[in-house]
Amino acid sequence: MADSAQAQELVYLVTGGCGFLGEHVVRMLLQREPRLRELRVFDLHLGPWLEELQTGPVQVTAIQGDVTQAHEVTAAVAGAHVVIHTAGLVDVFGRASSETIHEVNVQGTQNVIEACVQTGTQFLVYTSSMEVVGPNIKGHPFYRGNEDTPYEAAHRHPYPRSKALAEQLVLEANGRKVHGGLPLVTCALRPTGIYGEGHQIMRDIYYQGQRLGGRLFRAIPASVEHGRVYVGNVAWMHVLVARELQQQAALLGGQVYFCYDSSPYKSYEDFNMEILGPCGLRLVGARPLLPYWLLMFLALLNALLQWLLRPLLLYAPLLNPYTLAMANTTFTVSTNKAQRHFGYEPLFSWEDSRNRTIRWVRAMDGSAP
Ligand SMILES: NC(=O)c1ccc[n+]([C@@H]2O[C@H](COP(=O)([O-])OP(=O)(O)OC[C@H]3O[C@@H](n4cnc5c(N)ncnc54)[C@H](O)[C@@H]3O)[C@@H](O)[C@H]2O)c1
Ligand SMILES: CC(C)CCC[C@@H](C)[C@H]1CC[C@H]2[C@@H]3[C@H](O)C=C4C[C@@H](O)CC[C@]4(C)[C@H]3CC[C@]12C
Repeated sequence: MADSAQAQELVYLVTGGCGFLGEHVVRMLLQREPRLRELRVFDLHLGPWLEELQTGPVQVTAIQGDVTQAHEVTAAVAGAHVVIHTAGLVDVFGRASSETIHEVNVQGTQNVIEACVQTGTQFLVYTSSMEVVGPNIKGHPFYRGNEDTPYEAAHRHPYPRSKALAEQLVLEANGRKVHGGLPLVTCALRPTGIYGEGHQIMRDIYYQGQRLGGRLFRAIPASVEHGRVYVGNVAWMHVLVARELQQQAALLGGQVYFCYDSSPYKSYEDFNMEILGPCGLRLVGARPLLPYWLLMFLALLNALLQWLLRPLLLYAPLLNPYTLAMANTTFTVSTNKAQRHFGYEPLFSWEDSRNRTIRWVRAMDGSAP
C-alpha cells in the first residue's frame, strides 16, 4: 500500500484496454492501485462499459486510437508514468494478413517504445505470450518448463513471429534514456492460454456445443497438456509488476515472466470441460474420435477453403494446421520467478477462477447466435 504522501499521483496508460485482458487490467488497476490519479484507456474500439467507471475517484480517460499511428500513441503516452501495453492483433485463424499483424504487433510496439522515450515515460510493461517460446514449428513438447528452460523457439506463423519480435524490441529498449535523462525500465509478461470472463473462444466453443445438442467431440489426446491461466491473475500480475518495476528497476528491468496460477494441467479440451461441463456440455470419447491424419487433412482443407473463398468471404474456422499443432503439442509452465522477483501470488484460487468463469458462461445461456 502507498503511504498518504504518495497518494493518487500516478498516471497509467493501458493500450488495448477494452480487450479481453485489457478490461480486466483496467478494472484491477482501479481496485488495486491506490496511487492512481488518472487511468488512460487507449483502444481502437472503446467499450461502452467505460462510462460506468467515470464515477469513481480516479479520472478515467478514454482514448480512441490506433497503435500503428505514432502521433496518436505519443499524444496518449505524454505525461503518463507507466504504460501497460496489451494492445495486439490476436489472430491465429487467418482473419488478418501477416502484414497487418506485423504492423499492429511489431510497429505498434515500436511506436509505444518511441513514445515513452520521447515523452519521458519511464516504465513499460508489455503483454507478450507463451508463443514467443512455443510450441515451435517442430512440435517439440515444453513440459512444465520455466523462463530458463532451453527450447528451440522457431516460428513460421505471423502471430507468434510478431509477438517474439515485439518482445525483443521491448527488452532491448530497457535502459534507453528517456526524455529528461532517466532510463526506460521495461519487462514482458508471457501468458499461456488465458481463460475467464469475456473469453471469446470459450464462448464460441460453448455455442458450438449447444448447437451439437450439448456435446463436444474429443479431438486431442487427453495426455497433451496445454497451459492455461485465469484472466484475473494475469491482470493482477500486470498491476503488481508495474508497481514493482518502479521500486526494483535493477532486478525487474529487461526480464520476462511467464504468467501462472493454480489452474490444473490438462489438455485444451479437458480444461474447457472444467468450465463447460457444469454448464451442461459433455465431451464425447475417452480418445480422439478421428485419427490425427484425418484431423490434419480437415485442417488443411479449411486452409485451402479459406484461400479459395477469400475474394468472396472470410472463412476462418477454429481448426487449421496451426491451431491443431497448438492444441496437439504439450506446452505448460511451472515457475515461481514472478513470486521471487516481485512477490506475485495468484489473487484468485483455481476454485474461484473456475466458478467465476462458469458463472459468466451460464449468464449467456440461451443467447446462442
Ligand atoms: N488471449 C490469450 O490467450 C492471450 C495469451 C497470451 C498473450 N495474449 C496477449 O494479450 C494481449 C491481449 O489479448 P486479448 O486476448 O485480450 O485480445 P483482444 O483482442 O481481446 O484485445 C486486444 C485489444 O487490442 C485492441 N487493438 C487491436 N489493434 C489495435 C490497434 N491497432 N490500436 C489500438 N488498439 C488495438 C483491440 O481493439 C482489443 O481491444 C495481446 O497482446 C495478446 O497477444 C493473449
Ligand atoms: C484442434 C481443435 C479441435 C481445437 C482448436 C483449439 C484452438 C482454437 C486453441 C488451442 C490452443 C489455443 C491457443 C493457446 O491457448 C494460446 C494462445 C496464445 C495467445 O497469445 C493467443 C491465443 C492462443 C493462440 C490460443 C488460440 C486458440 C487455440 C489455438
